[in-house]
Amino acid sequence: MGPSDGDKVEGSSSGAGEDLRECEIEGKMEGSVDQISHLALDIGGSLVKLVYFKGNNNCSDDDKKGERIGFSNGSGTYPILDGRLHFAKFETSKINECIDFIYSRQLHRGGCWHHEAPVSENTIIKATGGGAYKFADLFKEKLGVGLDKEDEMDCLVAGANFLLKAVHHEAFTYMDGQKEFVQIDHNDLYPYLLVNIGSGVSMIKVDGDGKFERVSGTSVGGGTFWGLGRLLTKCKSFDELLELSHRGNNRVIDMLVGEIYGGMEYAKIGLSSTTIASSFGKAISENKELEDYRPEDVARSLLRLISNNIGQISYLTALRFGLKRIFFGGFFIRGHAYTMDTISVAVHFWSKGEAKAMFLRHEGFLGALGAFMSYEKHGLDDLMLRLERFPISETYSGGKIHSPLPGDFNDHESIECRVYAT
Ligand SMILES: Nc1ncnc2c1ncn2[C@@H]1O[C@H](COP(=O)(O)OP(=O)(O)OP(=O)(O)O)[C@@H](O)[C@H]1O
Ligand SMILES: CC(C)(CO)[C@@H](O)C(=O)NCCC(=O)O
Repeated sequence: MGPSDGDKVEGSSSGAGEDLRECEIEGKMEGSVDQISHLALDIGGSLVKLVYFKGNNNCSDDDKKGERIGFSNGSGTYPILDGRLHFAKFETSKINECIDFIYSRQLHRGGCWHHEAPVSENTIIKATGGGAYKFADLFKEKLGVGLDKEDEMDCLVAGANFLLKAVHHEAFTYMDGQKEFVQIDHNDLYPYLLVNIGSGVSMIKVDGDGKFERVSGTSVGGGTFWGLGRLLTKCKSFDELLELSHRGNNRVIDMLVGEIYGGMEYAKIGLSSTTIASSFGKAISENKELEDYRPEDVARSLLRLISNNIGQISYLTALRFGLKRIFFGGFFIRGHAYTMDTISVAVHFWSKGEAKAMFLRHEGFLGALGAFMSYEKHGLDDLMLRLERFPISETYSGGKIHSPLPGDFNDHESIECRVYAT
């Protein structure tokens, strides 16, 4: 049983049709930039996420004299580099494309082609996710850099906390096709439940900066949707599967309460006639083969099943720890209306309106952002990188979020902010 199978929600999947997502945040960076490639990676089971800093006039001689300006933090004056944070992603199965991308832009050496010296032996890239272990040798071999491993959960939490505190209009609710941005009160952010829906799902109770516990998880996640969906529909890409689900009708395959109860609801236990009684349940009672179902409907039922299940487990986990706010991240969501709506309805239904599902616009980059920020923690020589933690749009001169607000997250979004080292 589960929440009511309400009317279809229409909406677009942001970024559908594109494998590589690139977007950027404006910023400033200061300190010694010689040894560190200002690039961080989150190499997951399905996708590799990149966050990298690029100076506005990277590499030019002028850059060294003009672009960097003095900044004093009390213990010395450091140069500042204006620039932007860029975001990109690749499929993990195509890790070589990611390495080529890094090489072609020389991201492992700060974006400079004309450095005469070879990549230093000591050059490292901050990396998190399982791939930081799995692909360490490959990065050494192909780029000559080491991967400095950061804990995946640490990075997810650091990335989420940063986004929630520093990026205006980062979190939003989504219900009945309505997107509403949530005003985050910095003094009242914790505790919350972070649900990261990647290939698998991690549920983390967050109590503060660096204070958290991974309290639950489920293997039924984004990888399940994409993997099962690919087998069942023969889709060639994740975006195609999302597109299909957008056009489908899950009632063709899901068994509803009303279909078991002769059109009636089961009011005594709170089930309407349109509640899904059994996901994919109709497929057993009809004399049909997979080919007899439209791939659109299969994709829709599958998306519904996975999203409902995650919504329900999230609610139960939140209930267990008395948490009212649940933030959902991870690339499974992809700003997809139906996914978010299903998760929201599930949380609303099970909590009887007590708990709230919220989504993050930079959903898939939490880990990579956290890894990027960890340069601060492990400052090499005199460089420590830090992202300012204040509402960017209010502090940076002319600061505005360059995104199609209040629409969906866009592949080429740019958010102004300031990045610097102390
Ligand atoms: N272009 C894409 N290709 C493949 N999967 C995609 C794509 N876009 C979104 N997804 C979805 O996002 C999921 C991966 O999300 P994410 O990158 O957050 O996790 P991950 O880091 O790869 O996984 P994990 O953390 O479990 O190792 C996929 O399983 C799939 O459901
Ligand atoms: C194994 C990780 C943490 C890798 O990102 C993720 O895929 C996950 O949380 N999987 C769910 C595992 C479980 O708790 O059942």
